[in-house]
Amino acid sequence: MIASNKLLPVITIDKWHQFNMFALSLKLFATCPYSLQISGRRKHRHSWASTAAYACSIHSVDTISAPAFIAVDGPAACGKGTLAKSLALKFNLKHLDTGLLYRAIGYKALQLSIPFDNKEWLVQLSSRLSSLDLSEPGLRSDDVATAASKISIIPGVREALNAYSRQFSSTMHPNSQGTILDGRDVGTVLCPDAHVKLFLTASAEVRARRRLQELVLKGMLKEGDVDARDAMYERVLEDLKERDQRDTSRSTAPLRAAEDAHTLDTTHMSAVEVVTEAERIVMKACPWLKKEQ
Ligand SMILES: Nc1ncnc2c1ncn2[C@@H]1O[C@H](COP(=O)(O)OP(=O)(O)O)[C@@H](O)[C@H]1O
Ligand SMILES: Nc1ccn([C@@H]2O[C@H](COP(=O)(O)OP(=O)(O)O)[C@@H](O)[C@H]2O)c(=O)n1
Repeated sequence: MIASNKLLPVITIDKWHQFNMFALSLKLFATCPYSLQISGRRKHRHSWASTAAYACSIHSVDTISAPAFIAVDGPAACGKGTLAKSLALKFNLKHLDTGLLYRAIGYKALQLSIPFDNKEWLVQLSSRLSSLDLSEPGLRSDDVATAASKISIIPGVREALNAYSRQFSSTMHPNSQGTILDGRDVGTVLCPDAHVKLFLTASAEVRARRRLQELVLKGMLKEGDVDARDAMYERVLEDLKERDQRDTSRSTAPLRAAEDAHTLDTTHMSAVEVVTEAERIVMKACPWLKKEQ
């Protein structure tokens, strides 16, 4: 589980303020929603007056950065990645598509002809995952998605990949206001105390059409070739349904909405409408976040 300070965002201050700040923080708690965390970096003792001035300045001048954590989950092609990337840009959040981690291991398993039931090897591969593995161009194919889904049922693989996600989330990025992860179990397992949990859905038919349109845009399918299009649609739809079934029925971290998630059915929503609604939810839950654009 990734720790996020749900109730009170944290700011870090000097250890030497400890005594003064204890009393002062009681005062601040009454007027501002930020908690104070003590750390040791500076070596000077500060007077009550300077401490109060410092505290007033951080209270009134908007210099507090509060790490927000946003979880986006849902089935294949519901629009998780599109939404997460857009929110990451808007609020300057670090973004990780956790599906890519599973795809990277699925891809390696296919390349190295490792059977999907060889748990030992797959767990080893997972514990050695590096960020370079995530830029492999072949990760987006449907075969790799199916492989990812098959290896994702192995608890040891999930543990190793969760460790990667936690490491990503705890790494500081300059000016970042927090983290957004998208996947299947972010709100339920990886960060059950995320500030905002968004669960996207859409009918399987609409999701299959979205994937088909991607293939047209990539030049892998001709728009006018109706027969090829229909045959591909049926295949994509079948793959999606099969993957949904596997992802929702596995015993470890199955795909499901967290009880406190905001569910958005995107079947009849444009990508812009989804972002607008999600942004409203985020701003309500994390009013301290500043919009970058
Ligand atoms: N609300 C939407 N309406 C129509 N198309 C969408 C919507 N959201 C995303 N898309 C498109 O659907 C495809 C799948 O979206 P993506 O964000 O990759 O889904 P996921 O990350 O859930 O697999 C992409 O081509 C994307 O541009
Ligand atoms: N947090 C996650 C993310 C992905 N996965 C698995 O990885 C597969 C590929 O995930 P993905 O997010 O890249 O798939 P799409 O939604 O992009 O089609 C999923 O079908 C899941 O089986 C998972 O189990 N847990």
